Amino acid sequence: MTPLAITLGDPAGIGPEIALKALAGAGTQAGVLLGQRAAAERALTLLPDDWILQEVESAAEATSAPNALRLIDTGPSVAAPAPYGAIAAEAGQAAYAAIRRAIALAMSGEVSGIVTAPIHKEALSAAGVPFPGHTEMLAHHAGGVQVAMMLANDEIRTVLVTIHVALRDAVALADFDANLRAIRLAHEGCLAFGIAQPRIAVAGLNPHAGEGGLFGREEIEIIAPAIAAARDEGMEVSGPWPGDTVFMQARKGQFDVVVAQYHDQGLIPVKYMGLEEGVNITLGLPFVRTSPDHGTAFDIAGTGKADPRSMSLALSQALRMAEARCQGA
Ligand SMILES: NC(=O)c1ccc[n+]([C@@H]2O[C@H](COP(=O)([O-])OP(=O)(O)OC[C@H]3O[C@@H](n4cnc5c(N)ncnc54)[C@H](O)[C@@H]3O)[C@@H](O)[C@H]2O)c1
Ligand SMILES: N[C@H](C(=O)O)[C@H](O)COP(=O)(O)O
Repeated sequence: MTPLAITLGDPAGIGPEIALKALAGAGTQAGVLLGQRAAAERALTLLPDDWILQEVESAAEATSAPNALRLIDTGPSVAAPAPYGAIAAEAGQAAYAAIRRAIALAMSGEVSGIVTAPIHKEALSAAGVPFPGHTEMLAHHAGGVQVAMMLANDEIRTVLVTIHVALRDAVALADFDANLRAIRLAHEGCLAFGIAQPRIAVAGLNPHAGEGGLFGREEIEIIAPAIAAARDEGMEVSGPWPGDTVFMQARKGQFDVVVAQYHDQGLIPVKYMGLEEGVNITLGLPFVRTSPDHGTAFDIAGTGKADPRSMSLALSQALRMAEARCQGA
């Protein structure tokens, strides 16, 4: 079995802890950890059972013992990792180094996909990394492909038209092309989940989807034409639906996926239903990538209280998607 690459995320957050916990829970063959050795060693002390780290040079190297978690040390080499709970450029640098290595391994087929523990965007920025989050850096390093962020739990899925931008910029960026792109990627994403004819709902931007133009014209001038274009391509798309009720309809089973115009419109419904139940999936990449639906949780980092369930779901989702890709290839 080709393992997954599991990046440790920001060493100052809960990423290393949940990465180790999730791999221990899934079985050591499922993946290989990528990150700073000192951060992994510190996280190991938070695990309840008797796990050890086994440093390996490549993902193909076998585990040496049933309780060994494989680690590729992606540096930088330090005497002690960045302190828990604080933004640090060195932590952003370590997080980025692991992700870069994971992308290289995924592109060369040495790993079957990537599962990423959370990074802190301000630490990443302090390290001089020119991307706001994983999604944008993965798209860039995978060759400038068009991607979309999907968050999913057992009851709803959402795909974002715009991601990590200021809300006032999102309004301008949620144009015809961005809407059509998100609809297409939502359609492909659902097909990959085994939904034969995905029912896609597109949320409006304005209150009550613009109320016939009374509260804004984006629905009439931008979103409806993008929906019409997607329908012409054969997709089953409806909307624009009011953003405040469309997720309720999706949860009742009326839609397979909701295309949301901006970050919080799409992510609040998923996260509100429980951080431990959601998974973040990047659509459009040439390899599988999943992540938990929560962040670095600096407030509890180092306490051993981090809940690994979303990370574990991300891991099992990635295993399923990698297997499906393998069978489809
Ligand atoms: N996948 C990712 O890389 C990812 C995802 C979301 C946010 N982030 C980043 O994380 C940083 C912090 O974000 P935030 O504070 O808005 O959200 P957060 O998700 O880190 O924390 C929100 C609240 O949820 C709690 N929480 C989160 N995950 C938990 C877990 N596994 N177990 C127990 N409690 C948990 C935290 O303690 C906190 O109270 C930001 O830089 C953000 O951009 C990264
Ligand atoms: N927007 C995501 C969320 O709130 O869950 C998160 O910031 C992670 O994004 P990346 O996967 O692009 O790092």
